[in-house]
Amino acid sequence: MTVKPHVFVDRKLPEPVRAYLAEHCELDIWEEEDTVPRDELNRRLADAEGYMTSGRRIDDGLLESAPRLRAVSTVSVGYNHFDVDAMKRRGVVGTHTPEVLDETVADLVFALMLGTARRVAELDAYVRSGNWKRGDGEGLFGIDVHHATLGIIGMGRIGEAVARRAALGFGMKVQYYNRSCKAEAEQAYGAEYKAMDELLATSDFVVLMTPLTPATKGLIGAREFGLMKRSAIFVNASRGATVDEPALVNALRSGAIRAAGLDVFDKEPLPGDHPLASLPNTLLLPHIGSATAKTRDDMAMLAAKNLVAALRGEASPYLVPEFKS
Ligand SMILES: NC(=O)C1=CN([C@@H]2O[C@H](COP(=O)(O)OP(=O)(O)OC[C@H]3O[C@@H](n4cnc5c(N)ncnc54)[C@H](O)[C@@H]3O)[C@@H](O)[C@H]2O)C=CC1
Ligand SMILES: O=C(O)C(=O)CO
Repeated sequence: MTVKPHVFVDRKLPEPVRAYLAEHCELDIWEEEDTVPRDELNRRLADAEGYMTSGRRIDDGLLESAPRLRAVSTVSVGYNHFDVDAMKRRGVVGTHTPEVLDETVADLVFALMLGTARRVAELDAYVRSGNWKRGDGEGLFGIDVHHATLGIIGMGRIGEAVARRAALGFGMKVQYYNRSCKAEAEQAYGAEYKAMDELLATSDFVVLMTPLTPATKGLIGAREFGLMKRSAIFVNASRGATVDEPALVNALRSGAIRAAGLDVFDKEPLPGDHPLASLPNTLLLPHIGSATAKTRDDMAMLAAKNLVAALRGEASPYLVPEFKS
């Protein structure tokens, strides 16, 4: 009889995912709503060979308390919480969940674009407050999304799903900046590659969709906001740290850009007294890009399968790129 690997999961699972893992592993799940405290995590990882998490930082400190660990599966496509070098030094591999969430996150990016352009949250508050007493004067006007120019920084899987909606659904002109040219997106959506400064200066909407890496940390700051049109709307659904947040606050306050739609922040949860929360020209969401019930279930199942495959040493397309030989 083969011994099942011991696996720890740090949040509740949909039943089919729990059943799948229970069939293949000795399963230990943190069932509380609150994040598992660090000392409890250390205790639970002491014997674990596999760990499934949604964003816990995996670094030397954590790995120290998990001497038997062989694989970490994150229920996310972003894996900036992995210290890849530390994991490699200890022979721990990492997996993630690309693809299953692309369309859902692209929908949310569009919600941020439409919501900021047409001031949806602000005007909802206006109606609820009972202040809607006169006609729809120009004080309530927004700007058009359809046929505007969209600049996508980070034309990867999600960026392309945004580009498809923009070009085919909204008749937008799509331009992009990326590490490499995307010939297929150029053909399919008429997307044009631009140098970043040119993209910033000529886009009505700038959408940031890169991973967080040393190269993208603070990618958009005061200089970049200064290059954008004063009428531009900035949308970030990548990671908060890709943007210099104080510079974003200044740009929104000074009118250097029109508005921002944000799903991600440097510090999450965003404190209620953060300057971004006091501005009328921001639309703020609690990092819910992939958060539909179906997509989150699909991500959890994929992460579970990734973990089992990694513990078996199987080659998997869902190993994060740095662990592929
Ligand atoms: N808000 C949310 O809930 C979600 C956020 N995300 C974030 O979105 C990111 C992107 O996801 P995918 O599209 O699946 O990744 P991807 O790897 O398919 O695409 C990222 C693109 O960014 C480009 N890129 C990387 N570094 C760059 C740089 N320095 N300059 C210009 N381009 C650069 C790459 O060439 C690639 O085309 C994730 O890493 C994650 O951080 C992903 C899912 C949900
Ligand atoms: O997948 C990710 O990277 C997220 O941010 C949440 O889905």
